Amino acid sequence: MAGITVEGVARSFGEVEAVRHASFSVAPRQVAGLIGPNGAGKTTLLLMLATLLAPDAGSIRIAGHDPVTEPRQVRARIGWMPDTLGSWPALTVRDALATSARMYGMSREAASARAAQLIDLVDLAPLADRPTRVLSRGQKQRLSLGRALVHDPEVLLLDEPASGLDPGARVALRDLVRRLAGQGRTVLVSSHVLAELEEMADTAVYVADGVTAAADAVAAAGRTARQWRLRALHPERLREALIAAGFGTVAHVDHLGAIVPLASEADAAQLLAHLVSVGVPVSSFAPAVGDLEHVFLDLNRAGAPPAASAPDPAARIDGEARP
Ligand SMILES: Nc1ncnc2c1ncn2[C@@H]1O[C@H](COP(=O)(O)OP(=O)(O)OP(=O)(O)O)[C@@H](O)[C@H]1O
Repeated sequence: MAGITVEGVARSFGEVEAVRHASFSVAPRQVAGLIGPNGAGKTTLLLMLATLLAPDAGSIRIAGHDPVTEPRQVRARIGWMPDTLGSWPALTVRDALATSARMYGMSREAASARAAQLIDLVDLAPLADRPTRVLSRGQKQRLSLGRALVHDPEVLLLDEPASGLDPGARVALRDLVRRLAGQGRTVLVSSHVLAELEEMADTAVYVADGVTAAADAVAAAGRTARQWRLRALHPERLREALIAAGFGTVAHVDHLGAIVPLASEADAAQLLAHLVSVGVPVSSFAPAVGDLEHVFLDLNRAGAPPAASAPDPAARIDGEARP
C-alpha cells in the first residue's frame, strides 16, 4: 500500500504519553496538514514515521514498509525535513547537497548534477558557493528542503517547513509542495500557520493530547457555526440592517465591519441576499477563519462549554424581524 498508514500508534517518554493513539492515512498525490496545539505530539509522530523513534504500540507503513522492521527501505523512500536543520557549517551549500547525494549512493558526477538541480529548485543559486553557516534561518530551511529531496523520495515528511520563510519564499514553498504532490508523492506537513496550510493541503490530520481526531469528529466540527466577517460602505447601515434582521445580540460590530456567527454557507448566502435587498452596500462578505482553523478551534473546544449556537437567519429574516 503506497502513501502513509498509521494505526493505533502510541509512544511515551517515561510518564509523558506524547502520542496516545494515532490513526490516519495519507494517499499518494495528497498533501496532508498535521495540525495540533503545542505539545500535541506532532513531532513525536513525525519522528516515528521517519524511523527515528520506535513506537510502543500500533503499526506504521510508509510506501508499504514498516519503519521498525524495514528502516532502510523506509529511509530510501522518505524525504525528511526536521524542524531545525543540523548542517555542516564549513561546507558550501553546493557541497552540502552533493555530500547528501553521495550518502544516497550517487556517483560524484550524479551527486554534483543533483546538487545543481536542487539549488535551482529551492532558489539558493546566489548562495550556492557560500558556507552553510552564513545562511539565515529561512535560507537554511530552503537548504533543508533541498536535502530532503536529494534522492527523489516518494513520501515527504516536513516539520514546520515554512518557519522563518519570508512571504515570497512561502509562496514558492507552497507551489513546490503542490508540484511534488502532483508528481505522485505523498506529503505530510506540520505547521502552526493554518492559513498557509489551507492553501497547500488537501486534507488534515488533527492531533490533540496525543490522539488523532476521528474523521466523523472532524466532519462534525466542520459543520458547526462559524464567524463571518461583513463589511459595507456605510457601516451604520450594516449595523441597523443586522439589528433589524435579528442579529443585534450576536453580531459584533467594530470599525472593520461586523462579525456574525452563521451555521452554514446557505445561511450566509441568505443573509447576503437579504442585506443587498434592503440596500446595504456590502463590500465584503467572507468566513472570518479558514476551514482548517475553524475545525481546529472547534475540536480544541472539546471539554469547554458549548459555543453559543448561531441564529437561524431564515427565522430572523423571514419571520417577524423582517424589515
Ligand atoms: N524526548 C522526550 N522526553 C520527554 N518528553 C518528551 C520528549 N519529546 C517530547 N516529549 C513530550 O511529549 C509531548 C509531545 O511533544 P511533541 O514535541 O511531539 O509535540 P508537538 O505537537 O510537536 O509540539 P509543538 O507544536 O510545540 O512543536 C510534549 O509534552 C513533550 O514535552
